[in-house]
Amino acid sequence: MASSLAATTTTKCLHIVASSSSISSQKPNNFHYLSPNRPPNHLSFSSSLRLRGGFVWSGMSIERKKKNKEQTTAAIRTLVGSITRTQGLRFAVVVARFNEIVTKPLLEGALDTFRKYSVGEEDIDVVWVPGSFEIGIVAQRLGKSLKYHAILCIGAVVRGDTSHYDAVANSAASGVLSAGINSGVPCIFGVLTCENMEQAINRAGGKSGNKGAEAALTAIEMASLFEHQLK
Ligand SMILES: Nc1c(NC[C@H](O)[C@H](O)[C@H](O)CO)[nH]c(=O)[nH]c1=O
Ligand SMILES: CC(=O)[C@@H](O)COP(=O)(O)O
Repeated sequence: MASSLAATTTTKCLHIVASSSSISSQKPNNFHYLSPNRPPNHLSFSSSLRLRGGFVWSGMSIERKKKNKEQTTAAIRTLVGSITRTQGLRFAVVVARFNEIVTKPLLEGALDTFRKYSVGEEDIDVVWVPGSFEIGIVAQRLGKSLKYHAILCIGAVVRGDTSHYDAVANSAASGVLSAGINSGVPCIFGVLTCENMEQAINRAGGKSGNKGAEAALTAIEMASLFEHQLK
């Protein structure tokens, strides 16, 4: 018996020893297969063994593989949110006023995207907060209200001269993550964290696009996934 194979001594087990040709190659050698009608007496194996003659050892019994080689397998289901099924989906947008020169165009980009994908104006609420640090708690409150299918969070954290940037950026990210997990409503992280103002402006409708618009699309897909696929 190959010592490398973990084996436990129990009263109801089958001692399977099969030659290397009788089991799939990844198992150790020098096993010799006993007929299934010779009840086990002292060893068991934690993993299943494919045996000669179409038998499969599955831990406590040997099943004869079906003669039909085409094993039927259930079709794999794929669930994905739709960005074209927005009828009736409601959104809240939490936007930080700090660095408004950046967050306002981010918000406009998001609202443009909602319009482009036929989200009704009556299905969007915009909530302003002082800074990105305050986004999380407001997102969680909105999520728990169960009035919205997704909460889009928008802010712009730009590094200054001190380490305050790290505190605000990290708190904003963990706040939005916690809000989603605690409320069960998708909370989308559309908060820029930039080394300087140029980087931020480039991502609020400049040469790097509009991250608010991108985050709005994520909000639509997640709202649809939860509403249409995961209910
Ligand atoms: N420096 C930035 C801030 N700072 C303000 C905080 O977000 C928060 O409002 C304050 O600490 C009071 O709790 N906020 C940003 O959104 N972006 C920044 O760059
Ligand atoms: C992200 C911030 O809090 C930062 O803008 C504040 O600037 P400073 O670090 O120079 O006080």
